[in-house]
Amino acid sequence: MSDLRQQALDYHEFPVAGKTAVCLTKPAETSMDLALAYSPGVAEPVREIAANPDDAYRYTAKGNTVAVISNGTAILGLGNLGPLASKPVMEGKALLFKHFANIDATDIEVKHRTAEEFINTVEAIADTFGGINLEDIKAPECFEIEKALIERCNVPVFHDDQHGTAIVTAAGMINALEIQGKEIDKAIFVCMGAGAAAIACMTMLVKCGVQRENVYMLDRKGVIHTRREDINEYKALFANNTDKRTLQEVIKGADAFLGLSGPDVLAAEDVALMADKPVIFACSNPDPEIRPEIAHDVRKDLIMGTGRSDYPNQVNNVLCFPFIFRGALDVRASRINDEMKIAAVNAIAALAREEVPASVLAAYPNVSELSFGPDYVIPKPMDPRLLSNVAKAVAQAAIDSGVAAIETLPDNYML
Ligand SMILES: NC(=O)C1=CN([C@@H]2O[C@H](COP(=O)(O)OP(=O)(O)OC[C@H]3O[C@@H](n4cnc5c(N)ncnc54)[C@H](OP(=O)(O)O)[C@@H]3O)[C@@H](O)[C@H]2O)C=CC1
Ligand SMILES: CC(=O)C(=O)O
Ligand SMILES: [Mg+2]
Repeated sequence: MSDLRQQALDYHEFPVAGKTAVCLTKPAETSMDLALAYSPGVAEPVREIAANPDDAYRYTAKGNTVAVISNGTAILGLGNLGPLASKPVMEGKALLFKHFANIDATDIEVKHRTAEEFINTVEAIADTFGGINLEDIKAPECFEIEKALIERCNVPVFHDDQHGTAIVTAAGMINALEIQGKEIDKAIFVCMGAGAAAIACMTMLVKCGVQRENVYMLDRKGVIHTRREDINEYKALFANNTDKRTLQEVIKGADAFLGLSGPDVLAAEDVALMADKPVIFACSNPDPEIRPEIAHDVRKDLIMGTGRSDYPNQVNNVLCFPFIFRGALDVRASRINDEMKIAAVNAIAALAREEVPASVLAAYPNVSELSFGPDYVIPKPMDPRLLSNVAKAVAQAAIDSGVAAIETLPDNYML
């Protein structure tokens, strides 16, 4: 562990500090290059954009950029450590945007007092970018912030911890339940956590067929039930009319456990109480709600996923955000709507059922085989087909649902 700690610190420090830099897409070698790039030539696109703001997509990088914006109030599962401490994660998201979807992402960490101040700050800079990816903003403020920004901004605004996580979780859960022989509308769910990711994941799973009365959601005070008076309006959506109050009471006979809370909150004894052939997605980062080796020790019939790269079944929003933004940017979608989100769920779930190319296996030297089954319910982040399949499905859904400014798929989607 300490070895990984030092390796991670060295990775971030050397050979240059941080993980991203700006690169140029036009020559800047000669005086003529400078006359075009800067004064006097730059005045020409300025005039065009002033006359027609849409020309920003033609003459600037706007259309291929995303701002990754955080206030550091829910950094992974590490908590509220402030905006500056969130910078490595936001740079990390920018790295993933670039590597997986060739999107130029800029990390922005915002210090603010009120939610309104944060909203105003983001609204004021939103037109600079092709899209806004909100990241690691805690509940319940994240809901109010995202809603206001969707209303006020002209570009897609997407809170990744809500919707990216929900899309990937739903895709993996649909596949895992099927492998376990469970019907989604009959499965009993325990969701540990009642914040940004948990509320969005369970909302998406309800759209996919889970029955609301079959969901037991817990926060730090235990089961969220209809007689609790200390819950906000978002938790209230999942208040269960039940006499059960503790994790041990609700986990007994549960088919699926979804962890979006914090480390080590699920014990081996709890796992032993679950129904036959259970599914556990312990998605808290970096440390899951239970370690896979502990869970597998008590249940041989288990399908297990985590948010991490170093175990099978990585249930992590990296499988979604680069590709949903690629699709949205390519057809210049004004928003990321439910149709686009459902298209992403289906594309990710379907990809896990396809044969895995050798190039993907080669990226995982410790894995000898990958085929649809308990250890492979969801595609690997390194799978290049995520880009083509998910972005295309999302772009098509944007066109079909009437939110795309460009109504034909780009040529490269037709290959
Ligand atoms: N794998 C993935 O792709 C993703 C994983 N996550 C993980 O999900 C977790 C939550 O993130 P997010 O929703 O953004 O954060 P929020 O701050 O919005 O929500 C955190 C929630 O977890 C609950 N919680 C925290 N600790 C415990 C505990 N010990 N027992 C019970 N409940 C607890 C909180 O309870 P209360 O309401 O009582 O404070 C709150 O409801 C993080 O660990 C994060 O890493 C998030 C996004 C993506
Ligand atoms: C993966 C991620 O976004 C998180 O853990 O917050
Ligand atoms: Mg996050």
